[in-house]
Amino acid sequence: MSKNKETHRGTFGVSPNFSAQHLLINKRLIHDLIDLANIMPCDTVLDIGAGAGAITFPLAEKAATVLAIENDPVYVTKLASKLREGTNIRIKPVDFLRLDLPGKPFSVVSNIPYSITTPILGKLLDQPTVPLQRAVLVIEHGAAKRFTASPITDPRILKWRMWFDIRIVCTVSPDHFSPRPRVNSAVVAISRKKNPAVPPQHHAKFAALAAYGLSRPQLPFFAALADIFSAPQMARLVKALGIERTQPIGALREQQWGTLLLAMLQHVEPHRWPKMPKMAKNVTRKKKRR
Ligand SMILES: C[S@@+](CC[C@H](N)C(=O)[O-])C[C@H]1O[C@@H](n2cnc3c(N)ncnc32)[C@H](O)[C@@H]1O
Repeated sequence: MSKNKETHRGTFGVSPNFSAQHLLINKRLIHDLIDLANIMPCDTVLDIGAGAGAITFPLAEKAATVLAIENDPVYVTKLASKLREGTNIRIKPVDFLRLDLPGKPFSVVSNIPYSITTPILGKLLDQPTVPLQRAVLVIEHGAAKRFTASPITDPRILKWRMWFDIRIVCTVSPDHFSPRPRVNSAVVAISRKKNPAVPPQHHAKFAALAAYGLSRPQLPFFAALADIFSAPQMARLVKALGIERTQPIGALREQQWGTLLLAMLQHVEPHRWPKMPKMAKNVTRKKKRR
């Protein structure tokens, strides 16, 4: 295999275990992933890190078009050699993080490269205006737990979960891959919320509020937001949210965060709205945790 993972290892500082190409070898599991994604004959589906096509080819039997994204030239050649005339598979021989995502609704079914899990999720979920509908992903189990934990104290993950439901479907043993990874994996299902608490066009304002509010998740609610809401506004908010004013702000649920943002947009003068802090901007862009 080519050494393209060296780049990720260098840039992201991940352990070699996460840069290996662990191919799925359990056909039953692959079919379960595709079933879970509920692919329709009109769907465009992305396979991020297509490898030799273990997911790509069965996926192509269900979808209108499959974009097989793979940046290892060896696998690209392998994939291309398997394509038949009239295929609905389009090979994209690029780094997924540099790919222009489709402008029309699409889904994803993938066993992704673990070394860039957070950047991949970020590309798919940071902007709710990206027309992702559903994703079924195999990812490292620890990352899956982090993305689905409650309460949510990471502002970026909170933002993802304002517009998308993320759940762990099952744990996947290392036995289902070749070579075996040293960690457990998980199947994660992501679906766009039908009725998000905040309209997608407010996502930047929400990101700023979440970064501000969660800069110290243990802070009591009233103290964390004292610079935004006046005392009477705070009293009304606490009532509307059904919480104690001393509750840590990090314990709020997605729906409550939605109420909070809408109250701010409606009742607080814009000059008191939090701006995206420079640090948080950098963290959002540069944090390369799995
Ligand atoms: C875990 S393997 C999965 C392969 C295949 N989907 C399977 O399940 O057998 C991840 C694949 O992602 C590819 N990959 C790694 N980084 C990538 C990137 N930035 N963009 C596109 N593909 C990448 C690797 O070359 C590898 O083939």
